[in-house]
Amino acid sequence: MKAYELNVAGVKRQLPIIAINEHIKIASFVILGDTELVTAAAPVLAEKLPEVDILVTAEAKGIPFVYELSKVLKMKRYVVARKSIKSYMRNPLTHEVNSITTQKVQTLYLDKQDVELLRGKRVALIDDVISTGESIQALEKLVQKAGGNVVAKAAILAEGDSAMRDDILFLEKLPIFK
Ligand SMILES: O=P(O)(O)OC[C@H]1O[C@H](OP(=O)(O)OP(=O)(O)O)[C@H](O)[C@@H]1O
Ligand SMILES: Nc1ncnc2[nH]cnc12
Repeated sequence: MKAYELNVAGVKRQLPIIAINEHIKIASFVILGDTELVTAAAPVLAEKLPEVDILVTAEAKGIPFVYELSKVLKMKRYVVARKSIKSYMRNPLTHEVNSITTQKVQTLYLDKQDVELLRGKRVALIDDVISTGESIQALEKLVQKAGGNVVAKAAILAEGDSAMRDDILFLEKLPIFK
């Protein structure tokens, strides 16, 4: 299997190159379980962030990174938007999302308790990778519905054309393959 060598925050990884449709291949970047990479990347991205009150991510792959980043920033809480509704959620806010790796439209859900944590706050949206930008945009809409003020959008990697955006913070670029 072909691989792409990623160097980020002093950590090297061989990412398998995977076809996601007839035209596009991506270098699969999965930080779930990768304590070394998450621990190395969090303090470097923390340095780039402006002053914020709270961090928000969407499940799933953003979760370990936002956890580590919140520890580096000495924040007691962070917020996770879920991709399915759970019986323990009360009056969730919703917004639809469609990422590069997802075959169908999904919905993001924010529990009412989390909505209250975001109202009137300076929010940084955090993800492992930004590609089409659909996921981070959906998260922004959801946070705005909750009354939060998005002051930063950040990820470990910017994939494809997103690396040319000047409204996101990231550590390294990730190419898309034909
Ligand atoms: O900019 P985009 O094109 O939206 O792609 C980026 C999103 O895709 C991945 O999540 P994915 O949808 O694969 O879900 P997962 O984290 O639940 O695996 C990644 O974690 C980002 O959230
Ligand atoms: N390169 C990548 N690997 C895993 N998930 C992704 N989501 C968007 N780009 C991705």
